[in-house]
Amino acid sequence: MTIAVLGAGAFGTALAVALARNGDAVGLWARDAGHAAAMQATRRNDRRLPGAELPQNVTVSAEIADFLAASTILLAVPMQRLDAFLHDHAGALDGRMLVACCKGIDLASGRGPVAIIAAACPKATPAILTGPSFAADIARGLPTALTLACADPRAGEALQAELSTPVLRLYRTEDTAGAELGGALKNVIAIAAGVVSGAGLGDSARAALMTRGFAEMSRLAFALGARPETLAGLSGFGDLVLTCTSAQSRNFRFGQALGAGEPFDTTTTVEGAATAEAASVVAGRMAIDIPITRMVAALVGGHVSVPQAVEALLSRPLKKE
Ligand SMILES: NC(=O)C1=CN([C@@H]2O[C@H](COP(=O)(O)OP(=O)(O)OC[C@H]3O[C@@H](n4cnc5c(N)ncnc54)[C@H](O)[C@@H]3O)[C@@H](O)[C@H]2O)C=CC1
Ligand SMILES: O=C(CO)COP(=O)(O)O
Repeated sequence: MTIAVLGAGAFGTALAVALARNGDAVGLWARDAGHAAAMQATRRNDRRLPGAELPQNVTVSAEIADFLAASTILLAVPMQRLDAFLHDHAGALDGRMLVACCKGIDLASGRGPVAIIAAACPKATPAILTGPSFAADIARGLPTALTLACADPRAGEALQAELSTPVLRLYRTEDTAGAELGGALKNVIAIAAGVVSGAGLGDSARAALMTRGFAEMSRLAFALGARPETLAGLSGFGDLVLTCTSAQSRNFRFGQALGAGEPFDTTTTVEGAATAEAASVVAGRMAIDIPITRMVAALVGGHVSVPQAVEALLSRPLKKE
């Protein structure tokens, strides 16, 4: 086995399917033994990615030890679970090529996935795979382009070659901060875009929100060392556009429910919710103004109502663009 995907959610499963179609022997780890057994038997992941067939060269298991021979390991667990997951399995994972496939900022530490990996597994080579891509699209084999960020240029080139397929195009950068911050912060703006949609504020308001959202994403990311071209690329602007304009996005749909005052399934992964709060804390420490993100955090925390949030954003002092 050359590639192991740890985490059998929608994204991990879709990546396993895409890489297996490319001819690689792929291992897919699920934390729940029953779920792993069901996937191995049905050759589908009905729980997280219904409709996608697992190619025969995908091996599913709940035993992490089954995947230790893999040369590349993709980490597709939710952001707020990544730190604990790595600490639980550091013995098996340290020293390996570890590619984060999650988007967000860890609430407890204020760190992104690459720094979380570096702290938990200091001998590993960390990288991140991020960008505009719905799991269902990847699993269907639709054309997709992503950013692969790795500070080590040779490792980055090797990963780009290994993880690209004819329909999954990876663009490479050494700017891990830019790639992970773009992916993390766009989910927060997508929640806000969903609120605009759910509250019936119109497409013009959404365009304004996305543009000002991109401005504050950039402000925070640059202060944390990101490069402008990364923010303007697939992992930043590209994913912002996708997530703010598609009802396939869970962050967008969560925002729509908030905006419309409707309930939302609490078991759904909505990375932007915790990241809004984490980003607000990080930005607050650095005295960086990210008003939309702070308002999303306040809305998610139940500290303001939608009309109050809209009023607060619209009554900010007029300033230069
Ligand atoms: N679904 C999508 O279209 C895309 C998702 N992503 C990112 O992928 C990451 C994972 O999201 P999805 O796969 O969509 O989530 P999901 O909700 O489909 O699945 C989450 C998976 O994580 C597992 N999990 C939960 N807690 C865990 C723990 N403590 N240890 C190990 N595994 C645990 C669950 O069992 C489940 O299989 C997120 O950061 C998301 O932003 C990125 C691009 C596309
Ligand atoms: O990150 C994604 C698309 O690039 C998936 O978005 P959601 O997590 O909002 O569904």
